[in-house]
Amino acid sequence: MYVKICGLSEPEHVATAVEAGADAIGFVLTRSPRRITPERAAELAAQVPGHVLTVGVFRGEAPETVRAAALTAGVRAVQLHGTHPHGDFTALKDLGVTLIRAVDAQADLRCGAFDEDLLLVDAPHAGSGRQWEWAAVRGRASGRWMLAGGLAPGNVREAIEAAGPWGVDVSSGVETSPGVKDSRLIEEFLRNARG
Ligand SMILES: O=C(O)c1ccccc1NCC(=O)[C@H](O)[C@H](O)COP(=O)(O)O
Repeated sequence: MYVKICGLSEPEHVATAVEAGADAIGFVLTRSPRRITPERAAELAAQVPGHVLTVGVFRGEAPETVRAAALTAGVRAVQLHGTHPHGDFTALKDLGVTLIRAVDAQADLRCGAFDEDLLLVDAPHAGSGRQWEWAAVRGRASGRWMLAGGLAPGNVREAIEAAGPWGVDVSSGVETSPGVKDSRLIEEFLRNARG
């Protein structure tokens, strides 16, 4: 089970996620209580070993804005939330990073439909911590797709069984308040996600 921990902003929590076996970690570079600057993301990304994917998270920005922030941050993936057209993914192909399309359950759920490398199927409000009907995407989403939206250490197994994803992604569920991560919860989430 591929596991991404999102919305990290402190070196301590980046270290915990890496040591506990996260496959990917996300830095929010768009409007959010978890937003950090691309420069701060670059400092954090520098402590991440090469086998862990560093992801810059965006919502609605133009491709040129995404490109500039991703290059400053030095992330190896960009995650685009919202209704980005296919052309935005095409425009970012030459950046040479992993492209992640993040959508809700109403969208086209075939990974690769917009030439992306990974698909994230999330709640309608990203980063809200709200659960949704995970089982509704079972058999509809295909390829390398991650489930997100209201996941936490206590429900991640149930969510995996309900939706059958290739991977999972979490933010609020490993926090004590919006934007404040908790190392113990990060470790517990990774343990439970892997069963
Ligand atoms: O986390 C945010 O605040 C955020 C804001 C704007 C766009 C995306 C955002 N997060 C993206 C993520 O990958 C979250 O991990 C995902 O939406 C799940 O969030 P949660 O339900 O809080 O676990």
